[in-house]
Amino acid sequence: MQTASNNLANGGGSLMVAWQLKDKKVLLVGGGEVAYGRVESLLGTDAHITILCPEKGLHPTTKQYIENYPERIAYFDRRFTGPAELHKMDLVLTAIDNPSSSKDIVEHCRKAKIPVNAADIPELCDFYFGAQIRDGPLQIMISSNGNGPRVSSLMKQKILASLEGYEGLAMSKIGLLRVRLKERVPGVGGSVGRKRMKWMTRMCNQWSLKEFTLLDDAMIQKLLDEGWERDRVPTFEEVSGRPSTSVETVHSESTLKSSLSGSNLFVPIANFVAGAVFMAAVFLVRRR
Ligand SMILES: C[C@@]1(CC(=O)O)c2cc3[nH]c(cc4nc(cc5[nH]c(cc(n2)[C@H]1CCC(=O)O)[C@@](C)(CC(=O)O)[C@@H]5CCC(=O)O)C(CC(=O)O)=C4CCC(=O)O)c(CCC(=O)O)c3CC(=O)O
Ligand SMILES: NC(=O)C1=CN([C@@H]2O[C@H](COP(=O)(O)OP(=O)(O)OC[C@H]3O[C@@H](n4cnc5c(N)ncnc54)[C@H](O)[C@@H]3O)[C@@H](O)[C@H]2O)C=CC1
Repeated sequence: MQTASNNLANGGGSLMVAWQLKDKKVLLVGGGEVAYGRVESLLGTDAHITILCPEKGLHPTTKQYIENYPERIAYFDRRFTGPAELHKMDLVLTAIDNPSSSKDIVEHCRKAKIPVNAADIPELCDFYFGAQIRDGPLQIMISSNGNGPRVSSLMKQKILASLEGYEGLAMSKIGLLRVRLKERVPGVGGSVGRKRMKWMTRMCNQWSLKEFTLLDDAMIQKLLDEGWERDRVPTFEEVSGRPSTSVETVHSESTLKSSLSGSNLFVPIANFVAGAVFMAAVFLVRRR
């Protein structure tokens, strides 16, 4: 297997980034099967979404999203009418069953210097979508860089099956700790920045993700007072007052509670179960 470092010079890859869409306007042209996946991807961001599509072509789930999130989605029951539709747009996605219209829209975007994805014309895309896994702040995208989208989808199931379901929660707690640390020791870069990064790196190396899931305000306070201030990393036991072996039990209780209350852990767990069922079905079909 080639590693990222030994195939770098070959080029041919794409830039993998987590595109920030807060306060950005995204135009989606089309409302069918593919577009409905795009709407879901966009709802996971903070983008303002505009959809252009004749009502009879709307996927029923997209219709529901339009009804349920009027503050997030502006919907217009019409086809793309021309370059004026691109006014103030930061990003454009086309998912329509008409390659020549799709090509026209891409050309208008090029003129207006707006990045564009055309679901049916990979050669004209500025970027591709990929198969996605989201669990709170944890975002994983699998891309075959245009070679085999179905394989990306299948790889997603494999990766889902390897996740435990609490990684996203752990990441959001780590995010909270970083925010509190920056509040205590503000400033960008320089020696303060270096010291913060070193301490956070040690924290993440020494605590398990499961331990992080149990981090609360009192523990953060203690970590900063007794860890950061003394340039050391206290253990989970020291900060929480309970043995690390209790993490397993406490965690599974909290997972159950979260999924019952419909928190963001429900989706990865449901995905995990769906993935397992799917893989079992694939396995059975292949055995025939
Ligand atoms: C280049 C790209 C542009 C883009 O869409 O950004 C693109 C292009 C095209 N896809 C086509 C077909 C299929 N696409 C899927 C599925 C997905 N396609 C996705 C992405 C991408 N598709 C980008 C590259 C991503 C990568 O390389 O990894 C996924 C990962 C993400 C998403 O779309 O959100 C999503 C799975 C999501 C999930 O399961 O999580 C399936 C399978 C299925 O539906 O199960 C099929 C049928 C089987 C097959 O062809 O493999 C065709 C028509 C080809 C034809 O006419 O023959 C074109 C156009 C062309 O290639 O000409
Ligand atoms: N990138 C990907 O993942 C995939 C891409 N495709 C390609 O994507 C394209 C769309 O596929 P589907 O969504 O399955 O088609 P679909 O037939 O479900 O939806 C097409 C939609 O486009 C709308 N539409 C057509 N012209 C329009 C215009 N000028 N302005 C606004 N809306 C318009 C229709 O009303 C309809 O809602 C196809 O060309 C297909 O080959 C197909 C499968 C996967």
